[in-house]
Amino acid sequence: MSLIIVGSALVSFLWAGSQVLFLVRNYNAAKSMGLPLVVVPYDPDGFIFGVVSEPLKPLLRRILPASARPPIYERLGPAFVIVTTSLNRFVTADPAMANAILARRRDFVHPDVTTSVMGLLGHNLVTSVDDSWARQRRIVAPALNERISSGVWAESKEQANELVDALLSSTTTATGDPSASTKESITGLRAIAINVLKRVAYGRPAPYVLPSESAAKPAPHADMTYVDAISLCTELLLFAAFVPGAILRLPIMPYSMRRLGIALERLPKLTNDLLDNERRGSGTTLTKKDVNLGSVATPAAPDTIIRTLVRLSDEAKEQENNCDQGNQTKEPDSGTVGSGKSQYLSEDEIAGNLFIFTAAGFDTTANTLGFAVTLLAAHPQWQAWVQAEIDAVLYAGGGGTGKELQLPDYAEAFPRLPRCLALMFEVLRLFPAVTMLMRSTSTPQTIPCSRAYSTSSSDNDDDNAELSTITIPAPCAVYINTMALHASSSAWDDASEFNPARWIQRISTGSNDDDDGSDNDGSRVKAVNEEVIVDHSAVLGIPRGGFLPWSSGPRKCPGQKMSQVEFVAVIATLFGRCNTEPEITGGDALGGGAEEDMEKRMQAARQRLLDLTQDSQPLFTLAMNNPRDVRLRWTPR
Ligand code: HEM
Repeated sequence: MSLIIVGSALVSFLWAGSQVLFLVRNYNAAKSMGLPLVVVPYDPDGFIFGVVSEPLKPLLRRILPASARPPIYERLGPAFVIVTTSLNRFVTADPAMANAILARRRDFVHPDVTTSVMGLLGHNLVTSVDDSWARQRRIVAPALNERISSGVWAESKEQANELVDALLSSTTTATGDPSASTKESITGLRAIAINVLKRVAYGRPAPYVLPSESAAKPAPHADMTYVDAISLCTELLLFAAFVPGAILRLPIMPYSMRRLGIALERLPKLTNDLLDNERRGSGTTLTKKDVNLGSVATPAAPDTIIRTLVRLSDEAKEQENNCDQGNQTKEPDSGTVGSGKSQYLSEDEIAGNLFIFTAAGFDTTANTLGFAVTLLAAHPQWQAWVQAEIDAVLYAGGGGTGKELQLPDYAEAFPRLPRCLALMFEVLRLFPAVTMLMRSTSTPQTIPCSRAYSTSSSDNDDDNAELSTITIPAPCAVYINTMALHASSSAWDDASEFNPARWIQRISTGSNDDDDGSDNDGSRVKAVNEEVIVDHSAVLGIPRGGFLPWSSGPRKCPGQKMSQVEFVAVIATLFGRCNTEPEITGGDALGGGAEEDMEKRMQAARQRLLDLTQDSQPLFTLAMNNPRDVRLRWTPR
């Protein structure tokens, strides 16, 4: 017995000693960077901290005085190092550093954690590096190009119209008021985002159903489609990535976990069936040129992302086989050959990339729509501002009401709705879906800084903007904090203010009329009333690397345009047909008297919505903690 106690004490002592040594080693390495340091004597990515910190979070939030947790960037400046017992974390909200890090994809690679989570169903764009990444990107990015915009627009419009119908018909007021008082607005938007992907990515149209907590659930073992399974994995991604399927399927597990376990078990077969179906169903061959042309529609044009992906990959494989017949160095179906020059995707990579469209495209777009609708309900002046533009587009073709007033097609409508796009930019500025762009280094890297840095806070003076460099010792985890970049008061005027109009510029008639209006970052989107989205670097003076909702550099989001088209179509449909405002609940009464001033209660309800947007945290992407508390009243216009 005493031997066990002595043994355990010795192991604990050795472990604690090793942690101290790691901490000292990391501290010395971090000190050489000359940046402010924060020392945490544990491993924030470790199992023990993960288990202990989660349940303690609400308690710490309550007991710590507000003064003990001021925004760290105010105290330390835009770049600092967190010294830990495992890897040092270099955290930056410096535009020049961010720009340099994102430009160098070979020096700064995605960390292992991203790879394990996103590689759940096979290698893909997000999990790969170097030549493998370049090969996949060449095939995957064209599958998301301008060619799909019309389909995204049409499907988003249809889904949003159905959401409006559902919201307006779910009247709950006893007076028969034709308004819907609902807590399902945010979940309703999530349903749109997944349904658009079902149609555009996988070619599986889905009728709109307003999600409801009380809806009957299928048995855990009931049939599921590929898209059902993939949506479930995306919703519960961390469980899917880290909890073994056999444990998820145990009868004692909660319903959602069991269903997830079944989904994981069935996905390989569901994926094979989907791909077989795709190959059997398509008799025409799409060339790379067709796809790259994007806007050129041909009768053989694919209208889904999966079709493009499979065709481009199969085509590359066929070409290679023709050129390289009999080459025995090829590993069957691996997508790589001995020389490493293959251009096609392996079956595993096709499966992985199909998953990544949902994993990368669903939560990001859904949460951005959720924040936007909540903010418009809290800011009626901005709702009216957006509606003025939508009305100009809707009524351009004549009269009508409700659903009869259809938005024109993508090509006609999208360029005329810059305010809707400005709304998206402003929402993503304040609530970036990806709050931390994570990278890691395995060799020391030198990068430029926007300003001179010093550990002494008195030297942190922006006016003294001499350019210098820092060297990041390796190995190191690198975090670019987009939220802090977007909230920097030295870069943005009234940084904390929600002001979509900051993105709009009036142009004089005749200028830029020859522009094609289809710039991929939306910066040329032009309205009939001669308003355009500003170039944030040139006009707002935001330095390169200062606005990164879709990242930048070679690994920037290939779904950027798709998400913009979807966002604008949904917002224009919802707010073309409806007004929304917060539901006034008992909790919004100020003083509670019967003669309570309605406007004051409405103000309190709006503030409650704003508080809900602030009460958010990055789960998979940034999301409100209590989306069902966003209770909105929708009324037809
Ligand atoms: C509002 C919507 C969206 C936002 C804010 C967003 C944001 C981002 C960001 C910040 C990255 C880079 C992450 C990094 O560098 O670590 C990224 C990558 C990616 N996104 Fe998006 N995204 C959105 C929508 C979409 C959509 C709709 C799709 C596709 C259907 C998509 C597919 C991808 C893919 C495949 C990557 C990986 C690119 C690579 O590593 O080469 N995204 N996205």
